[in-house]
Amino acid sequence: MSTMCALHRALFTGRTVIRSRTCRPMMNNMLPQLFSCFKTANQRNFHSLIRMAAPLRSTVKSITGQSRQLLPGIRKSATQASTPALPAYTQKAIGWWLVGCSGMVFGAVVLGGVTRLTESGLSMVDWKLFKDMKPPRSQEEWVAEFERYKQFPEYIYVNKHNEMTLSDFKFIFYMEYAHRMWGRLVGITFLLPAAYFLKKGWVSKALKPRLAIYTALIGFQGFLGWYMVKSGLQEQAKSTDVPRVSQYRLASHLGSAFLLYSLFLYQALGHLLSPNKLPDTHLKQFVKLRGLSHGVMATVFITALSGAFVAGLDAGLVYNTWPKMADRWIPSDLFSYSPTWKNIFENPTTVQFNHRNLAESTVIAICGFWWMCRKAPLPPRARLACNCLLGMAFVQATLGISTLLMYVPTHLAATHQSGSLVLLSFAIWVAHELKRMPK
Ligand code: HEM
Repeated sequence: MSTMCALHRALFTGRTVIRSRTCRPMMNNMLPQLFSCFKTANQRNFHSLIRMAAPLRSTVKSITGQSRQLLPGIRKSATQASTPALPAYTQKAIGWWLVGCSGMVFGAVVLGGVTRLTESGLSMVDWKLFKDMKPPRSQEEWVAEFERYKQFPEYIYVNKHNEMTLSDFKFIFYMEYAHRMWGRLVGITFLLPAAYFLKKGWVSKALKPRLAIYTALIGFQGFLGWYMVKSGLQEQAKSTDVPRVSQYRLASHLGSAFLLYSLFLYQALGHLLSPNKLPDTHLKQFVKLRGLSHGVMATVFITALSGAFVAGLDAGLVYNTWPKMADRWIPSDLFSYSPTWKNIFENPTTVQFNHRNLAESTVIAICGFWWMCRKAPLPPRARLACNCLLGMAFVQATLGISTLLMYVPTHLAATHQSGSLVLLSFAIWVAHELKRMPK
């Protein structure tokens, strides 16, 4: 038995050990005392060691209160215990900051959706990190900006015929401007506190490389946004086509935002939620549920990506009936494009068909998962997360069907888009609650 292990046993008798983040710093502070305790007890007499460590144990209990959780099994290694301790409040601060970052990404997704739905996304015809930050201010500047917009396909093929006025242009410009500025704000909300926390030494060793990944993802997100807009500013294959951004790029932009959101949220929950107290007796069942919760998370993510293709191709307008597509379960033009694989990403009928079927399968999978969870002795918080997931799956499907039946009105489509993030959040929460299950 390693020295650390013996010390742990001394402090927390039997098979129970305190593993929460709150306790670790205190454990480390008390190590010198524990070592002397250990020496006095002369290693062989383990029971007297336990006796001597008892006062320390009650100190830990009184400091941490009842909030920390007890987990079965001693899993903490000597190396883990010897890493420098971070006070609990620093981890809470980091947790809330990450919640804030995920909230900002959520806001960016909603704003991006509304920008697309109001057909405002192609109003700013270039991209400069700093110059973009000031909108036109004088009448001359607005006129010049409008003249520049008039050179691009969206005006030439659509808005010219709609007799767009300068004030119409100002509306779509401000929508896109707000989305771009929000994107910059996400960067600032992440980077400034990150620099502060790093300087203060509050960031754990494990979190440091993740912060680097988040930074890269935020930058990549901005790049993808511009790359997507660029595709809508080019001439379309046929001059009669309505100018729109590439559905591939839209799906990448949305997918990368969803990924960033998920990473922030998962990490935040890790910092804020204390581990669950779980029964030791249903080990296999919990491991299985944990695996399934990841499956549910992935299914929701893939369904959302398929939704981005529907949005990118305006495929929500091709068949506006449910459950059948027109009067058929399988529409006749499902594979009308050649080669066949193109239908999956480019044929609006197939894209809508896939999204419907993926969404319905996701709802069924969530129902099955919920049923399995119902039979397991889950702690109350994990059960609440499961119930929320199930409820939201039905809300989201209802929103999707209503969006379809009502020919994609902006408010419903935007709510459906936000709903997908809420559903994903519940899936992440469930997976997080099950994370603490013993393997
Ligand atoms: C698990 C359930 C579902 C999820 C996670 C989901 C997710 C999404 C996402 C992320 C979008 C893209 C929104 C955008 O970028 O603006 C979308 C679009 C869409 N979804 Fe769903 N969806 C689900 C269920 C459904 C169902 C059941 C239907 C209808 C049968 C449906 C119909 C649509 C339509 C018509 C659009 C296009 C809206 C637009 O053009 O903005 N969805 N969905």
